[in-house]
Amino acid sequence: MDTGLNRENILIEALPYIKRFHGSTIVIKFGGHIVIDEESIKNIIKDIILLKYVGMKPVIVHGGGPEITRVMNEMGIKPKSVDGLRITDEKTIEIARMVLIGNINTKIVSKIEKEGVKSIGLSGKDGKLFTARKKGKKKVEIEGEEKKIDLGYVGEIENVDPELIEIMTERSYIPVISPIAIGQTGISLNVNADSVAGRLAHELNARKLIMATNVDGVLKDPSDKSTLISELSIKESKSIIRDGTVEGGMIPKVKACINAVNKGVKKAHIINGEKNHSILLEIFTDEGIGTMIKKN
Ligand SMILES: Nc1ncnc2c1ncn2[C@@H]1O[C@H](COP(=O)(O)OP(=O)(O)O)[C@@H](O)[C@H]1O
Ligand SMILES: CC(=O)N[C@@H](CCC(=O)OP(=O)(O)O)C(=O)O
Repeated sequence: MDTGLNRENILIEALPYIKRFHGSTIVIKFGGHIVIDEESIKNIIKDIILLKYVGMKPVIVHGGGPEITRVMNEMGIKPKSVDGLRITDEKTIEIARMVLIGNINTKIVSKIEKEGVKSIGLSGKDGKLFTARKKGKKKVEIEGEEKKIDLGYVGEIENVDPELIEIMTERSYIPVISPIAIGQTGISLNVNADSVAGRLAHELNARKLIMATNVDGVLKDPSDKSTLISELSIKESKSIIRDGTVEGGMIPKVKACINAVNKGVKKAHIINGEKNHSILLEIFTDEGIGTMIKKN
């Protein structure tokens, strides 16, 4: 148990970070496993509200991959993905919209509001927050043969207009953003939530990007928890994608961190959002947790 002195030390250790980050925008991405776990989401929202009260401007981007997959299975549609990106046909984009905007987003917003803080739910389609173009075909190797696969209604962010978010954070709202973008003809496009978080962090000149997921960070060996890599440069991050150390959903996450840091976000972190108060530990303690990605 903490003695009184330990508690004092914790507060004193937090002070320089509170000063440093006062007024800063912090983009936090909730992974799809976190958003369906009541306990994790409750804890993480408490942390974010504390950030707000000490003067930071948190912006939330959420995923929802596992829930989209569950609904697809229920409807008899076989989920498929390439390098962490879901192949999205006409029915799937409807499911993605329903799950992400209709369900997950509204739930997060109402949980924040319940804590007495103003929040607003947005997607790329609101105020043209972010537009996207259809992603080109992806090269994949199937049984030794290279094939090109059309991902369907999957978008790649083209343009971001951060004004709406800036107005909202100035007025003390916590914006909660779904990764559905608007395409050229007004169609909806499914964008990976990590890419949305990375791009918004850059466009909002965020001080930090935090990816809250269901593992402790990037692992050298994904089956062994003790192999956490606590720090990565951009060069090292690129090399662990190339050599296959990271797979599946971790690929867009590391890529989004690389892009954000390349564009001026000082630090990006991949942390375990299932652990109690992981965001506070990351921001307010000297050691931090998870994997930190920075320029050099
Ligand atoms: N090297 C790695 N280190 C950690 N996790 C990895 C690695 N390679 C692949 N993964 C997988 O990536 C997953 C996280 O991505 P994803 O499931 O998309 O999370 P989220 O829903 O939070 O975005 C982990 O649960 C793990 O299975
Ligand atoms: C194109 C694409 O893959 N879109 C994602 C959007 C949700 C997401 O990114 O959720 P996670 O954070 O749980 O991964 C999907 O359909 O699953």
